[in-house]
Amino acid sequence: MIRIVYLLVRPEHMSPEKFAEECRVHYDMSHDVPALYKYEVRLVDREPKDTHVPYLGVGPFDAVAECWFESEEKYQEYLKSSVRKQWFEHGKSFIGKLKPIITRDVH
Ligand SMILES: C[C@]1(CC(=O)O)C=CC(=O)O1
Repeated sequence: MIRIVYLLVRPEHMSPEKFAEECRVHYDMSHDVPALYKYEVRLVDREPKDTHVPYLGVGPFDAVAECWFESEEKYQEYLKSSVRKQWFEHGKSFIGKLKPIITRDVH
């Protein structure tokens, strides 16, 4: 499984409430995106700094999202999809900054 994690920052001009509303819209739209096995988006509730190892001072972030793809072929199908391109256009309307992190399984 290919999983891409995203750190999202809302646009400076957008309220947290509006950002949350757009995240819900984005999640609903994700169900129509071909070859996207699963999509999740979660709002950041808080970012504690009292870590037991040295703290990584990045952010703040407003949401964390993740996409799952069953294979590289499915990921390529997703990238080619016009529905996915429309979905990304909605993303442009409510995501101020984005950091994608492509992950792989430990095992
Ligand atoms: C997968 C994607 C696509 C986009 O930028 O709208 C990236 C982050 C997110 O929440 O959705």
